[in-house]
Amino acid sequence: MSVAAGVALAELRRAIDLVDGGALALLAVRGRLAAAAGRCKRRQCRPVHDGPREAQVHARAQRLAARWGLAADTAQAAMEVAIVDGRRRQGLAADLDQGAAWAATGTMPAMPNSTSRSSRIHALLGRLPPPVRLARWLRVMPVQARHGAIQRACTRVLAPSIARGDLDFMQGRRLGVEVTDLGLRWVIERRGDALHVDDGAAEASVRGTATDLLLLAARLEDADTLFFQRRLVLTGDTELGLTARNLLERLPWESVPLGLRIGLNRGARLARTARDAHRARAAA
Ligand SMILES: C=C(O[C@@H]1C=C(C(=O)O)C=C[C@H]1O)C(=O)O
Repeated sequence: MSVAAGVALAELRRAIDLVDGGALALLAVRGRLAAAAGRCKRRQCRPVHDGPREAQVHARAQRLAARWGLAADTAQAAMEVAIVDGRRRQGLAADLDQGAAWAATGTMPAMPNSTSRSSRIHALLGRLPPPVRLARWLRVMPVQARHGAIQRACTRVLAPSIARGDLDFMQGRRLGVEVTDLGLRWVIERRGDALHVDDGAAEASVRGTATDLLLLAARLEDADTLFFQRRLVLTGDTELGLTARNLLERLPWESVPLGLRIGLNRGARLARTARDAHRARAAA
């Protein structure tokens, strides 16, 4: 084997190790979330096993597998492993004996009060790796794939604005986004009626943490607050940056695809809760 091929193989294996580590860490978090879901269902006196929900989990996995070029049976098997772990974390045997252990004891497990439940979820999210620890996994994703995903999302969200002429000021202009805690940056340029994403030089850039950029995108915090508190910083051509910011604020939220709105909203809330939990743990 040539030396170069040997080096490339070693680097690929290191990347695979990173992905494996991330997958196992996420499975561990998923198991804890499933356990918390089980406590919620007991509190509501609902059956712990939820067949329709499991079917929904599998159906979503198949849609994602098709989008990402993952074999359907691989996605099926992976989710079955995750769901079996999810059941086990809720006191269900893998063969779904519906929590016979409770019937044997005649007592339901202690019900957490709402404070202890939210504090459990808070503590759980505090165990999530901070975004800066996710950075190296995100950098494993090929740059072209990352830029392609951003380009498709931006084009889909901003297509109505382009059609209305609201983005004419962006013709041939280059606006950068820098996610400081993930070490990610990209530049969006309007070329004709299309948006192009690359990592070249930008005329103006918006810089902030992943959480604050998500909160802005999800409309959970307003731009004035984020910029006033310098949680988001505009660099370079201020006029271009402010024009782009004002456009985003005027963007009719209902024009954003529902799935993306839900994803942004949930992602931003999860990121904010995890950040608060990390801060609480650091202060303790
Ligand atoms: C996690 C839950 O409990 C169980 C485990 C599931 C899973 O691991 O995805 C889905 C449904 C339930 O059978 C839930 O109800 O959401």
